[in-house]
Amino acid sequence: MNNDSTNNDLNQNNKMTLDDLGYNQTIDNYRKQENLSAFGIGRVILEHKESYVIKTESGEFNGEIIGNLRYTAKSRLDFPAVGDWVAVSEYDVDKVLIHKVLKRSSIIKRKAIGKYGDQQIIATNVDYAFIIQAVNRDFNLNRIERYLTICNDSSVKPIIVISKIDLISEIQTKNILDAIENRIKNVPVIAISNESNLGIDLLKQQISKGKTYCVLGSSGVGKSTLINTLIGKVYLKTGAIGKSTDRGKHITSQRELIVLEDGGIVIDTPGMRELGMSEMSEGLEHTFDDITRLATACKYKNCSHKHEKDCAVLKAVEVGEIHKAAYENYLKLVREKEHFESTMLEKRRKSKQLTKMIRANKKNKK
Ligand SMILES: Nc1nc2c(ncn2[C@@H]2O[C@H](COP(=O)(O)OP(=O)(O)OP(=O)(O)O)[C@@H](O)[C@H]2O)c(=O)[nH]1
Ligand SMILES: [Zn+2]
Repeated sequence: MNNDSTNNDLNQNNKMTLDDLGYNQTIDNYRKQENLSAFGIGRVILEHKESYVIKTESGEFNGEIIGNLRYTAKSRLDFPAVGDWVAVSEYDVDKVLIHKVLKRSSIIKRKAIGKYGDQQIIATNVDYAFIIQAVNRDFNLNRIERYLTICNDSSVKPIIVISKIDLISEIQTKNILDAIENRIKNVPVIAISNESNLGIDLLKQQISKGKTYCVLGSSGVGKSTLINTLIGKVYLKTGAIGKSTDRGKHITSQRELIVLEDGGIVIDTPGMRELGMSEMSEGLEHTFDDITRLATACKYKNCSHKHEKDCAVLKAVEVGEIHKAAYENYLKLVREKEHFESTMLEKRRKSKQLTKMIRANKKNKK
């Protein structure tokens, strides 16, 4: 949607303080440490194919990264992402140059799709993630553990949200909540419906001013609808950015980072079909902390927990102390992580070889 009333609302919302955007002491310290006080500062609220929308105290701007930032970037991870704080200078009425991405307090990432050994950022500087699954079709405990691993790897605090409970009976909802509780400990779970508003107040209570919340989940689980429910009006709509060809003026109604009236900051993400593991040792250790704890009692330090004698994990699975399904999911995620790490190493090795070859070539020519 891109009608006039939406745009007016947006423009009225343009003026904000840095605190409204989630600025805090940690960011301020990073800014000083990196000697960036002379620059302006803003937060990336939208990213689309290397074009950015930056929100600063004076409004919203199209952001363009300076050449130096582009050339010194070692990988995709060094480019700005939604949630980032960036050092900027004003360049035009509605344009800023991005000089530097400030150190991130957290990075939610996954394995890049279709690229070997690459990672992709979902959002940065996130405090909490709502992991959303709908009760119909989408509900899957293994996938919840996958999302948890991704959150735990970046010390983003997860909150599991079961959506569309208007589609099932109360008893069915209870069964789902029981199944989660039975397998996943120490993570808050909220059941909601955007349709009947069930659970929405409970969810709102989890949101505090100045904190950043990322909404994660497969396509169609109701992420954008939930954000609209939280805002209380239709705000988010799908549709490409940059509809207008007038480059200076294409700030559109689609945005990914939204500041709620009550002060929470929400980041919407596109629905994710693939959620591949990258380097995520910490995330796995944390998500499967039962296994991690038991593993210290295995006979071998490098126990794979698959066939070893005196494996404490295997024993726990046998006696039902650890869920077989959780154990199997754990092994699968570890396999994925290891595969990612080996492709990453391979990629680095190849690029080193290439550099050597080029150098040798230059020498020969001389
Ligand atoms: N019955 C029911 N339908 C809902 C609920 N919330 C959302 N929907 C519907 O589910 C569909 C998908 O909702 P979206 O909010 O677009 O889902 P999304 O997760 O943002 O999807 P992507 O943008 O593709 O990632 C829409 O047709 C919504 O109307 C709910 O609580 N109950
Ligand atoms: Zn073991």
